[in-house]
Amino acid sequence: MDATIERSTVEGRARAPPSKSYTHRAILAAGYGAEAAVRDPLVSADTQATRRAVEAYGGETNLADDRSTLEVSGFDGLPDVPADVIDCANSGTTMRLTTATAALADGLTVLTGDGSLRSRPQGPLLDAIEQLDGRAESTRANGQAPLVIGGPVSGGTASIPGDVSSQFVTALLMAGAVSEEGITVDLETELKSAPYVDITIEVLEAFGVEATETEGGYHVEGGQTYAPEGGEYHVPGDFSSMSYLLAAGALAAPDGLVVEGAYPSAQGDAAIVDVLERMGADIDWDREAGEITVSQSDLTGVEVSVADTPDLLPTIAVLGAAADGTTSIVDCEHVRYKETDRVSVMADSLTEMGAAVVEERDRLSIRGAETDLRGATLPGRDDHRIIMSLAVAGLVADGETTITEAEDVDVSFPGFFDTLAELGATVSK
Ligand SMILES: O=C(O)C1=C[C@@H](OP(=O)(O)O)[C@@H](O)[C@H](O)C1
Ligand SMILES: C=C(OP(=O)(O)O)C(=O)O
Repeated sequence: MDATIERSTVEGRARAPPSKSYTHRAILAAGYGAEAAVRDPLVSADTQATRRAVEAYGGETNLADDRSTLEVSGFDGLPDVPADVIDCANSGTTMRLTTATAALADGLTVLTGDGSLRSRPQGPLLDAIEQLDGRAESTRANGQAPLVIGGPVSGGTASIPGDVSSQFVTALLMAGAVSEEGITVDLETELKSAPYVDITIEVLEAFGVEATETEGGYHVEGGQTYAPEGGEYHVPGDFSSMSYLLAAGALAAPDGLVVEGAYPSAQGDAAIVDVLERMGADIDWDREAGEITVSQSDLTGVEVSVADTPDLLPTIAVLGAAADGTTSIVDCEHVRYKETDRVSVMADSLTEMGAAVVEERDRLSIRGAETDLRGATLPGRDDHRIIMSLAVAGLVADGETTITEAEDVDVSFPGFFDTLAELGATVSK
């Protein structure tokens, strides 16, 4: 599917979808337990992959007709050996989190995914499982999927680098809670994407499981039981998804735009509000009402670290391309290990639209176009965040912006183009 966006304005109210990160964790936490209802789950390609994995390990899941609740009967701490290969599709979270589940099973599990996922790093997690006396192999011996994992591990201490993916820590903590001895994670380097581990600890707590930060990393006791209070867990709204709507408002909503469902949580990506404020946007977050109001503003370039918030890079790059002066996005090397190398893809795409971009390993500098950005035909590269951020750039570009392979927004924000159109943007697909 191609999506074409014309220069247009937006206005009104929109609700971002439920959080992808919280939904993955809630489905898997319910899987580790006996029985739980996940309320307001994100139903998207990535979270469906986690649902499939829970089923492969012996759980059962049932999505209500109105999609408001996912009922999960879990495998209760003891995953089955899957009857087939687990296809994690495009979802790094699914692959990392359920690789650690595989290490608890008494037998072998094979995990694979699409071409993008099979090119992403898994090596540090495989090493960690080996340190815990499990079997963990990359079939091509290159630290990438397909993976073959064998257990059962009973727990222990594993040491991993912190600058590749925080999902390795999340994976070990979630599995460690139902292991015999518990798991201690020692970090060899400073943790990137740290707020995602805070999200994990928050979800675990809601399921009655305790995991703690230590001086050198994290620790979770074994023998714990996943059971949310009242048997149910509510997923909050997704700030990474909100970032596209807020950016659209700051660039193209002369009469303002309200984003609903924006309640405070552990999500680091709520930092988009602060970034927009620093760039000079007229933005206000009513935390009690869960509403963020933003209007079109003249933006100025700023320096932003995305050490904690890698998924905001495409959004901030687009804002920088439409702002006066230079926006420098720093601490971004780990953003190269996503569905695509997003540092490089955003550099290429925004250059194509007329911005002046300098790409370095750990920094992306964007000088806003002297004149307006120009529309272009850009490959979506099967990367949901690239597609959504470029669609927002299209709102303020001269002429038409066409994004190819745009159906991949299904990974995290299935209704994205409909939402843009409902807000008044001229979108055709
Ligand atoms: O745990 C999670 O839910 C996520 C962690 C982050 O990845 P890394 O920890 O690999 O940076 C983030 O980019 C991803 O979209 C979701
Ligand atoms: C990188 C992402 O997710 P994952 O790691 O789960 O593929 C993302 O959603 O931007």
